Amino acid sequence: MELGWLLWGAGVLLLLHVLMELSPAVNFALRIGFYCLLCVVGSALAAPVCLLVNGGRTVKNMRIIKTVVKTFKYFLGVRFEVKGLENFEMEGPAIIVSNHQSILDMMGLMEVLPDDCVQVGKKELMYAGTVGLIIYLGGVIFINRKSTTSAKMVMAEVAKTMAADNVKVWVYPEGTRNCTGDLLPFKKGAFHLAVQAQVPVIPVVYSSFTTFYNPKKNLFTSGKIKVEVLPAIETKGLTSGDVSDLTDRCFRTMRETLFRLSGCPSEAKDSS
Ligand SMILES: CCCCC/C=C\C/C=C\CCCCCCCC(=O)SCCNC(=O)CCNC(=O)[C@H](O)C(C)(C)COP(=O)(O)OP(=O)(O)OC[C@H]1O[C@@H](n2cnc3c(N)ncnc32)[C@H](O)[C@@H]1OP(=O)(O)O
Ligand SMILES: CCCCCCCC/C=C\CCCCCCCC(=O)OC[C@@H](O)COP(=O)(O)O
Repeated sequence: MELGWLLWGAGVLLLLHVLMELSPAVNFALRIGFYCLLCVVGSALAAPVCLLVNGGRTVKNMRIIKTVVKTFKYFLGVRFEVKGLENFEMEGPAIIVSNHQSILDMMGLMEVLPDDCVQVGKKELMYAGTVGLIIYLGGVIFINRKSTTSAKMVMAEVAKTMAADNVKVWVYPEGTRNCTGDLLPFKKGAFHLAVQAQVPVIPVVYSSFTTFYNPKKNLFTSGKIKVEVLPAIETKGLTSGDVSDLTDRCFRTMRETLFRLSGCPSEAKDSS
């Protein structure tokens, strides 16, 4: 009986392997499905640990979440090469901004996440089952992207409290996922927040995933992601009138870094 089950299991695995080899769509679906499964199961395991160790919703849970998510890269064959981590070695609050390519970014986020750092996320993530629960427990700041007024109010509240709470806030200024190898124009929320709280902005750039991950082409293989934490940009003395310039400056610096890390020919910059 047990041998029968073993043979069935081996047969199913062999079939999946053959299908993955033959069909890029099956390969993509299985690999991304496996990542989602890791997220769901990892969250289900981490949530009780967070509750037992830290008692509820707190940024301290991010350490536990980080420990779990940092193992995912070994299952998926994703490698990271990180530079500039010393730029996080500053005391006190800051706004961290980074490019956002995919749900796979959670691995890159946790690879470098400093202590006491929460992310700004769309409120819909709260309802993503166990993943939503773990995101809630990690203290993520939820915003309604469809209502600028409501998102601005949430961010104004964060600006008032982040210094006292001594937290860093991680924002994806593109406001959505974008896996084109370039950046979308930046939304201004992160930069208003930095100016209102008078805290530095630290840009973090991840190289383009397009050589190993591209949902449009059903491409998902193993691959290397280069990450660079850039020097902080001070905002002391800046006012709301400076937000557009600050946004542009970060955008230009991050775009240049993205192309450099991705080994993009210079024509790519000019043609977009
Ligand atoms: C253990 C296993 C675990 C398994 C799971 C693994 C890990 C999970 C655990 C934890 C990690 C969680 C990570 C969650 C990541 C979530 C990622 C996302 O959800 S990205 C999407 C959500 N984020 C954002 O949208 C942030 C970026 N957006 C903005 O900042 C926007 O500006 C906005 C505040 C949302 C407003 O949107 P809008 O489209 O209206 O933007 P504009 O920039 O065009 O602004 C319009 C207008 O308003 C002015 N403005 C904007 N913000 C402010 C402000 N705060 N104060 C004052 N004024 C503001 C802006 O200047 C514009 O005016 P003007 O044109 O005159 O300049
Ligand atoms: C009972 C409900 C069950 C729902 C189950 C959902 C299961 C989801 C399982 C795995 C998903 C892993 C997601 C990891 C977290 C990803 C965070 C993220 O990257 O969100 C995307 C968001 O930044 C921008 O969204 P859009 O690009 O604008 O869209």
